[in-house]
Amino acid sequence: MGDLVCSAQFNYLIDLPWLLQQYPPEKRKCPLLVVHGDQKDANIRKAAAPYPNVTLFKARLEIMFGTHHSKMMLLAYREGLRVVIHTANLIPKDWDQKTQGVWVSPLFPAKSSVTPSKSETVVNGGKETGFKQDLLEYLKAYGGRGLEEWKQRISDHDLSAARVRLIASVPGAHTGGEMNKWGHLKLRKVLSTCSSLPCGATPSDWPVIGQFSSVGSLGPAPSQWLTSEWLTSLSSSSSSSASSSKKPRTLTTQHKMPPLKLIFPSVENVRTSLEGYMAGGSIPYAANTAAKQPYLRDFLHQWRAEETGRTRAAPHVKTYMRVSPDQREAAWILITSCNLSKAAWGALEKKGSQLKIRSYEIGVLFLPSDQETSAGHTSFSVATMHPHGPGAGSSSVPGMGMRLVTPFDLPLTPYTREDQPWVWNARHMKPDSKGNVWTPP
Ligand SMILES: O=C(O)c1cnc2c(S(=O)(=O)O)cccc2c1O
Repeated sequence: MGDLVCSAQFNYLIDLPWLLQQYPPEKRKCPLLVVHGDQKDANIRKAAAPYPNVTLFKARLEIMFGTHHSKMMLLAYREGLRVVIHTANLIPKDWDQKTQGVWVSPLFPAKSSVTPSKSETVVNGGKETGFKQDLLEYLKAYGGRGLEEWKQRISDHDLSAARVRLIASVPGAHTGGEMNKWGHLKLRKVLSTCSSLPCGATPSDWPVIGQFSSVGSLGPAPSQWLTSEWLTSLSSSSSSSASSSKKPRTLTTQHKMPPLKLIFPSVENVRTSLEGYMAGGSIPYAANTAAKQPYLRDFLHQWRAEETGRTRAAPHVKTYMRVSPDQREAAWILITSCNLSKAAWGALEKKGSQLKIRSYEIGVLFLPSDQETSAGHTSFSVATMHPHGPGAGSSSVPGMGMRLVTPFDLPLTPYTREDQPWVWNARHMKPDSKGNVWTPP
């Protein structure tokens, strides 16, 4: 992977001694910047005291209920720079028996090592995904001066080999030009300009799938946010916006909504997981929140991953994607820290004039048109459980381009009539895979 010089770790839950142990022994004294959101930072400051090479940066969280959810590594090697965007906390149990998601960038060369005449956009002939400028914009949003060194280091490297788009959230009441830079409006902007469904496809027949490990308060009816503002963004595409080009493009343009399918662990999925009910300690859906939105259950599907042998590895990954009616193709897939909450994705306020985001989040969007192997294609072929048929297990479907293995099985498995969504502050008395019951205080 390279000869590490220094690194930065952005995260939520951080076990510092454990983290340092994960670096090769000869690299444990390299400069390490830890970006966290612990406003009462006495604990992490005490933890960092024995390590002179560790610098802490406390992210500002000025809006109530916001958290620093973003999980990212910036790794500076002698040979270049690597960016890792993922979903795991920096604590042992997140890396032991759970299902997580990670994007590891190519090794980005220092600009001085690329012939100066070539501008970044033409290196590798790939279309610019704006990854570098979006990453710099994200770091700039933290404010203060503690990230200057890393902003400079990123500026000094050529990131044009990044074949993903950055979808991030930063806390704030974003208005005007800032609105489309963050959260679900950034995703809406990217999808409506850069993502198209295969020609002939009917957008309202292509479901949106959301998979996550926690849920916020979404309002008393799905039409308040979930199937209106949020689904409008996730079901955007240049094909759908083209159809509505006749109407003035406003933030609240409502095209006909496609089906929405959500994946969230049932009590039974948690009970039978490798960790048993303990897995539920990282699936913090509160019973009182769930009780306010019983409608959510109608959208829910079980966590199932027989294809990858991970059905019992409880999900902490968060993925969102747009699939064809037969679920054999995907128009895009997003791996992100965002759970299903307004705090993470943002909620429009003041008649749609501002987008209120409470937390820091970061994720990467994969578009077929950005991938070399499927540049000419408008969809990924999805390796699925479908028996027979071209997508089942084969390398890639002829004429479809890059093959996508999703973290969960397609087609999806609905909840049974008895299934209930996991909530972490209610009693669950049927013994779990370890013979334990769950009786929170
Ligand atoms: O990965 C994250 O970003 C994240 C965030 N929050 C968590 C909470 S809680 O803050 O909601 O109480 C409780 C347990 C696990 C959590 C977690 O894994």
